Amino acid sequence: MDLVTAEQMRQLDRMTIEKLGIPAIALMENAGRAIAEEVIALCRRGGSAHGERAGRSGSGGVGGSGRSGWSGSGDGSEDGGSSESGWSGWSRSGESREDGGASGNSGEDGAGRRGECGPGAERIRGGNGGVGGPAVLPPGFAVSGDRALTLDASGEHWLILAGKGNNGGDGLAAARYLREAGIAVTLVYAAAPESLAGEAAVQRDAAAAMGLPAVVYGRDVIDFAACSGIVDALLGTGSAGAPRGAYAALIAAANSSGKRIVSADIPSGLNADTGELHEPCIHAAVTVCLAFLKRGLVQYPGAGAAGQVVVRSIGIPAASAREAGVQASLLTPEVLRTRLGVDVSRRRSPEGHKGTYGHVLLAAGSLAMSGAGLLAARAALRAGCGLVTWALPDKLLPYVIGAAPEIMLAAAGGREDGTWNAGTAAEVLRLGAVRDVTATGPGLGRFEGDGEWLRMLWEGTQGPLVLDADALNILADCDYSAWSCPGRPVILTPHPGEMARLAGLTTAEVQRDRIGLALAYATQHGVVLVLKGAHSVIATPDGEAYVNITGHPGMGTGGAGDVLTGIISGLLAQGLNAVQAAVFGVYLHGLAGERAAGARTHPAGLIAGDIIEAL
Ligand SMILES: NC(=O)C1=CN([C@@H]2O[C@H](COP(=O)(O)OP(=O)(O)OC[C@H]3O[C@@H](n4cnc5c(N)ncnc54)[C@H](O)[C@@H]3O)[C@@H](O)[C@H]2O)[C@@H](O)CC1
Ligand SMILES: Nc1ncnc2c1ncn2[C@@H]1O[C@H](COP(=O)(O)OP(=O)(O)O)[C@@H](O)[C@H]1O
Ligand SMILES: [K+]
Repeated sequence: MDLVTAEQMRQLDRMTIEKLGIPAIALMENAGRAIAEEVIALCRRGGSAHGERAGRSGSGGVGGSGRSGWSGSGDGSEDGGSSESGWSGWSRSGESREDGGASGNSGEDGAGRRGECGPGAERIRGGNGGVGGPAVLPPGFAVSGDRALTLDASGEHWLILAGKGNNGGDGLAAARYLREAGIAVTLVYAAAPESLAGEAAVQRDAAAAMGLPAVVYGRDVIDFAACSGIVDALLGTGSAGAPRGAYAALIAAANSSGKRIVSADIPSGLNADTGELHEPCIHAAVTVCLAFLKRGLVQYPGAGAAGQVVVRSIGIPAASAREAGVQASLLTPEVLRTRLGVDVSRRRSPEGHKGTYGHVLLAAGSLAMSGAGLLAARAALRAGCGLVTWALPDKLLPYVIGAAPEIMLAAAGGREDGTWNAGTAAEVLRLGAVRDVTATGPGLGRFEGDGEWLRMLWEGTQGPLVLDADALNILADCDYSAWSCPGRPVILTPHPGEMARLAGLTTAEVQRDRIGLALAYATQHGVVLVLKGAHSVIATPDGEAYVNITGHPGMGTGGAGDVLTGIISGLLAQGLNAVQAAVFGVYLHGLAGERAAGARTHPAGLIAGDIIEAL
């Protein structure tokens, strides 16, 4: 599923309108209808103001997955609705869902019971079927009802907060469909209705012609207490800076009303590109994202403010994204399979042997941080590689012998106190020369001459090189753009603190636009970059980015990153290329974290070793 910026979205709109000749008002109608369908689906589910969000945060419930609140669109992407194991939270929105499908041909009535009239037919009450009984229709005759747009006994009253741009137009269109579904609506204009232009003005006039009640901010009293829910159609991708004036006041009032909020496209106040929240910003129960997923909806804190995100198609062809130069994707099993060519089943050859699956050399660990090396080495084996050799300071050897009998140990020299020294580089290079992958960093520590040590590895390693933890801190202190590169891939796996040191920024600056920064760094330095943290971003040297949504807040525990280093190295050893290994490694690491968190009485008890055992 493609991830777009606001500018790319504008370009995609233009391409559809100009090249395909689809009028803008048609796209807006589709948007309005999609929003209305999701409001109705929410009413059917009876979600409370924040109940919809419980699955998203994954912070409270045992085993709650960080992505259980995501739905893919009908035709806005190639990959909704996968039944891949570990992807149970993902469902295709619209067409086939029991709670809001556009065709809605399930034959179920409003209470979820299956009707007797067969697919495509609604039960007709009264008539000649007896008191309260279903009508008897002639054979072969069925009356189709629009399940997606009908709601029994609603008693619902929704406020439609409308800005003066196209986002407001979407909300006004949604209002008409909601009214048709039997839901009472009141339009709340943030600006004088006369100031609306273009398609939004067409929608304003249609709503007025239909007799929908309307109030205007600053002129009329707006009764938030009396409504049962709010459609936020104040600001979309045309928003610039923090919401001002009436927009700010309405956002604040909507948030404090405690009512369910469904946002059109993005929560108003969100930076659609970066995921930054302006003050104030809507906190939605559901965000109905139109056409393409906006980058800001998958990056925190924006991902938290959006609630459940549903991507709905509105008539803009999915294939046009690549034409518009979109280079970021949400990571799904389908993307792994089709875009990256990864065998997600990790099939093993019946005649395979340990030599088939590759050999990792890991240079890691020191006396006080030996566990980091052990975790990474064990994770590499659990990721499926054939052999792991752990190179470590001589003095560490007696303490780790037997800790994991499957791992081979290689004493690489080092200091009397069990730390590394510059002289070990030659031995690490020698060991690495006959292995498939070299990984270093976990528990490495800093030492005199470490910059030169790393330069020797960088320039001398022939196979893929994975750098994490202190190897990244060493790198940050070097001008490595001057180092010669033997043409093999390098994977860097920084957490936001390490990324800040690498990029010469503060951690807050790193978190401000994680996708943008990861892309810029990876392309500028010719590396595969894994920017870790909730919704890790993987960026490639040729300018593609993938955002991972597997994982669990329980993974915020010492050593979880060392496990990731091991997994990526283990996949590289098995022959995956650097991008495949980084992307699939992050994905598997997150899935294992979810599984491990779910297996504990409380996910707070998760420790890094549990992630390895869940691989
Ligand atoms: N063909 C299209 O262009 C389509 C656009 N769509 C919708 O249109 C939206 C984008 O529409 P627009 O480009 O008109 O922009 P918006 O509707 O997001 O906002 C623009 C309006 O808000 C005002 N504004 C911007 N920043 C503000 C701030 N910080 N405080 C107060 N007011 C502010 C501007 O003066 C302008 O009036 C999308 O998010 C989507 O909802 C959909 O209808 C689909 C088709
Ligand atoms: N809230 C979260 N949601 C998903 N994954 C998380 C979350 N917090 C941490 N992680 C993952 O756990 C790992 C932590 O890595 P890191 O900070 O390097 O730990 P360490 O240095 O202790 O090994 C990263 O892969 C990160 O993406
Ligand atoms: K909005």
